[in-house]
Amino acid sequence: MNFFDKLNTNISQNQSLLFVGLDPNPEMIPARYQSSDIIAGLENWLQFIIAETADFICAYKPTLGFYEALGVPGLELLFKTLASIPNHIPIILDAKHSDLNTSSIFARTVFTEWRVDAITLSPYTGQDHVAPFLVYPDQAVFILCCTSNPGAAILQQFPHQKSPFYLQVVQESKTWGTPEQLGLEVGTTDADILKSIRLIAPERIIIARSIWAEEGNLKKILAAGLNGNGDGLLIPVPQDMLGNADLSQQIQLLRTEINQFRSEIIHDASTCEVWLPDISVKDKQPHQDLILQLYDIGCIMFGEFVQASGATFPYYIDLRKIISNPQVFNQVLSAYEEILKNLTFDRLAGIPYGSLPTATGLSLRLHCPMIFPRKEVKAHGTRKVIEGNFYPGETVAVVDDILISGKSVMEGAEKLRSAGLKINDIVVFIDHEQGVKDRLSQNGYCAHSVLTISEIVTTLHQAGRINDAQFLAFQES
Ligand SMILES: O=c1ccn([C@@H]2O[C@H](COP(=O)(O)O)[C@@H](O)[C@H]2O)c(=O)[nH]1
Repeated sequence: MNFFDKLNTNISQNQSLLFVGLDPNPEMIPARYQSSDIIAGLENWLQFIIAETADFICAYKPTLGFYEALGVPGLELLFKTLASIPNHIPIILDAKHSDLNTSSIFARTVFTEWRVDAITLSPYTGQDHVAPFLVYPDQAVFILCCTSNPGAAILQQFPHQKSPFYLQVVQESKTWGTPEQLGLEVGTTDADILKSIRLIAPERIIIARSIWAEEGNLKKILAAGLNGNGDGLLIPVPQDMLGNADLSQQIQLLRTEINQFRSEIIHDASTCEVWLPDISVKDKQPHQDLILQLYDIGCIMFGEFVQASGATFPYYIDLRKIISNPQVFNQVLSAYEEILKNLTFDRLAGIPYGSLPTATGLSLRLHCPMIFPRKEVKAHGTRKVIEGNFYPGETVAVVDDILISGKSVMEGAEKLRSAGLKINDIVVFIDHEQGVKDRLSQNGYCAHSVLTISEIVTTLHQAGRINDAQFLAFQES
């Protein structure tokens, strides 16, 4: 299970957004665990914390620096601590790693040997530093955006409070990884700072830090940092609570307080809208809006992706994810509908597997029966090549997700033709624009697309979702 799913499973199973720092800090060790063997005392304390909290929190966050500071016995303590965390609870290693030279080897060590689920990173060395951590699809990173350290304000607020550097970090790091793989770490007592970050990163998980430095602040912090679904924000258990003998009772009280506020937020949310794209509503452009939303939910990724043909592209489109975002899915269906309403056909066909949900949605919307050609024919049962009922001679409009070479859609369409169906039109969401529409036309198909890949990349670049290097890589491809 990947980090994101593991975290969400724990949030809902334990009904908790709380996480616990597992830090062997000799200065904070409760008197009852102090002993002449400092490591043994710290270990007993950490074991107590895990036993008391595992059912009431969503993640653990050991801070690497505390273990390193204890030398070799400290690292041994780290491994014992990691081993005693129940497998289903995600571990976020708080490393604030920032060294480009060691990023690949460190990523391999922490993710494959130590088997932590996520790590905190400093953004200063940029995307090159973060990329080696993102090649592990089941693990995640949290980018440090701002801290509450007073001395850091001069850097974080630069050049001025209206457009501070920490917001630049948020904007930039959003282009590095999907919301499932890249979250943000925000240390602040100032709800306005958290609010400004949530505004431009509505889809990201935020680890809140330092929120307890000011008393009576919890509601303001929750109001500023929770997303419209009442989650997306991980709250630290206060450090001084971890020394208390009745830790589990205290955590449960805190959890209840947080959950009460969360349910108010969920109750107040009158629509299923998850977030609004950050472009002007005055000049609303549905396609551009949709592109930004697709990017923000991780359907459009940048990096090096090998295609079925063996070619490497600087992007990958995964439209299969839209089914988990009804609001976006609905808009995608509307965009297909705009094209289909001008075409003539008796049935719709989806190309498996990616386009089956879309074709089903369109079939229900347009009140038009649906069929689909099987990808592989079963050796048992009816051994049908085409699922659903149809009459030879009928006209079928084919629906698919993305045209790269056109191979998969043509294979599907040929199966339909072999069964005596007429295929004139193929409607896809994205055209990769390498002359494939012409190739389809030579085979007697008229291809229509909602978006072209260059339209997508240009929109993302203009909206600051991808940087110049990513834009250039696409243009040179
Ligand atoms: O970014 C991508 C690229 C490919 N796919 C999958 O491949 C087919 C289209 O490839 P053809 O070469 O045109 O057969 C598409 O239907 C997807 O299944 C993708 O999802 N994203």
